[in-house]
Amino acid sequence: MSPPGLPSDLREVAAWGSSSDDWFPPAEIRYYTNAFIVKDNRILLGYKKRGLGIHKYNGFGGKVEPSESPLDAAQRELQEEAGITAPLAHAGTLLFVVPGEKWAHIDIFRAEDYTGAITESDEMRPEWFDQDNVPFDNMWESDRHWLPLLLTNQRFSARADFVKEGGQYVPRRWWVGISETIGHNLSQKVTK
Ligand SMILES: CNc1ncnc2c1ncn2[C@@H]1O[C@H](COP(=O)(O)OP(=O)(O)OP(=O)(O)O)[C@@H](O)[C@H]1O
Repeated sequence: MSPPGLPSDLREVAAWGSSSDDWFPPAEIRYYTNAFIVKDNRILLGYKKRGLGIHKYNGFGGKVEPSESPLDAAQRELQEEAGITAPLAHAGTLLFVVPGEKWAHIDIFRAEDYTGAITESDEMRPEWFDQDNVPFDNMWESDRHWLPLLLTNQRFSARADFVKEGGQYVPRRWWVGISETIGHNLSQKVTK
């Protein structure tokens, strides 16, 4: 069964964490984006130089600003952090939950092409990886459970609960499901 916060009509494809360990309780939601370019059997990642997820590889993204849609924000962040534009399509959603923090609702996008010259920014150093050599050991621990779905173009919805210990995020529980019906409301503006 889908965990709280995810659509109920999902089929489980990966789950981890104690079943006696309840999902962390609800909190206010903050919206983020994350965008990946998948081209010629390679994936474009960025090495994060500052902020949340520093020193990890990830897609390009950040907070959705007031009056932006998630797609607007994803396009803006891809341009700001990697210097490119791309025909982004919604790939899935990740709820990142940490007790004592707002829930991060991350809309995840993919594109198979881009325009512009890939450029390093203050925040990210872009780097291509072969699809069968993704640096999962240097990414968020839950990425390895949903990124393969992004690579094979299956829409997913996931939840990952972490705790913050000594300044580090430590995974506690995650769940990943797939659905045909995810993400149909992306042009809606975020109002706060
Ligand atoms: C398990 N947890 C997670 N798994 C995978 N990806 C995660 C994540 N938790 C956050 N992310 C991504 O990390 C970036 C943070 O963005 P972040 O630097 O805070 O935003 P933004 O660029 O707006 O920051 P500034 O305020 O300008 O510094 C953003 O892409 C967001 O999608």
